[in-house]
Amino acid sequence: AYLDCSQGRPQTTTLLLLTFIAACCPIEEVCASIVRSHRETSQYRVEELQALRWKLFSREEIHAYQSKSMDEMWQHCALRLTDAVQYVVEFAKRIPGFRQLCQNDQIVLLKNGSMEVVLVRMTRAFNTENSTVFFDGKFAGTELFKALACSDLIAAVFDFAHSLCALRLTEQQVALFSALVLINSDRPCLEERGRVERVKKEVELALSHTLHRDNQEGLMNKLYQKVAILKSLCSLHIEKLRWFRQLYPLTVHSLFPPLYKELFASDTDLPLLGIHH
Ligand SMILES: O=S(=O)(c1ccc(F)cc1)C1(c2ccc(OCc3ccccc3)cc2)CCCC1
Repeated sequence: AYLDCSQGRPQTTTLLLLTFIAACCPIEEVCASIVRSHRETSQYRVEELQALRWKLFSREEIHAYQSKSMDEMWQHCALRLTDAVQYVVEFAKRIPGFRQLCQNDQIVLLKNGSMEVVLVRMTRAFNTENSTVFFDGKFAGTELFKALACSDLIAAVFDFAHSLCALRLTEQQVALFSALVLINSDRPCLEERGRVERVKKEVELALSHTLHRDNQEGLMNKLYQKVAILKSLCSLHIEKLRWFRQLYPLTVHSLFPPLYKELFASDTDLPLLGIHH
């Protein structure tokens, strides 16, 4: 009788259907598995980063980084970024529903979202009191990155870190926000947008469920505003990379990590992402 809509009682049917769907994969389950995946793939634990937050580079060490050639420092950061991206790939593969997406879409989501998740995760390694970020084992200020000759990108990365830290997200909120950033059904060239949309809805529900439980529903739209800033940051990164590549084509071609090149520097396929079934 419940399923019979002829009596015009859609609200009961909808409620029943929603309950049925929830019963398949209770939202707490989705939350728990994303938070667990985040913890297992976060490269550094928050406790470790907290313990190191006042371990700063000496003037001599900063000078050594500043004296590196531009291509050497770019290569160094590209290496660090590629390390971080590999953990994000592992995180993605453990998000419920991600592995069930077609391979093309998994690659599209990682190509467009991995840098964004790296930047979200970076805020865990950021000390807002002295504007330093965890880099090569200690905490560094913007001046350390001078040799990159892209102070606008660095400043934008630091500003973003400050603005996301200001939201004082819990680890669970960082985990769920990272999953939401990754599972973005608006990415270009998705083949099965509808399926990505369904996975995204699950993640959105998990995040809003957690924010409701934390009594912080207001955070949701603030987080969506951060998504817009992430998008512009990543475009700036790609723009700077194109500029750098014109100056040092050989460095990018033969000295940058292959995964970095495939994710950020070309439209080739991504066999290295290791998401083959
Ligand atoms: O520690 S980092 O090397 C770092 C670099 C610049 C910065 F301002 C703050 C941190 C790292 C990172 C690497 C490359 C990034 O953008 C792309 C980029 C920027 C500049 C040069 C090359 C690539 C952003 C972040 C943070 C997370 C993983 C590594």
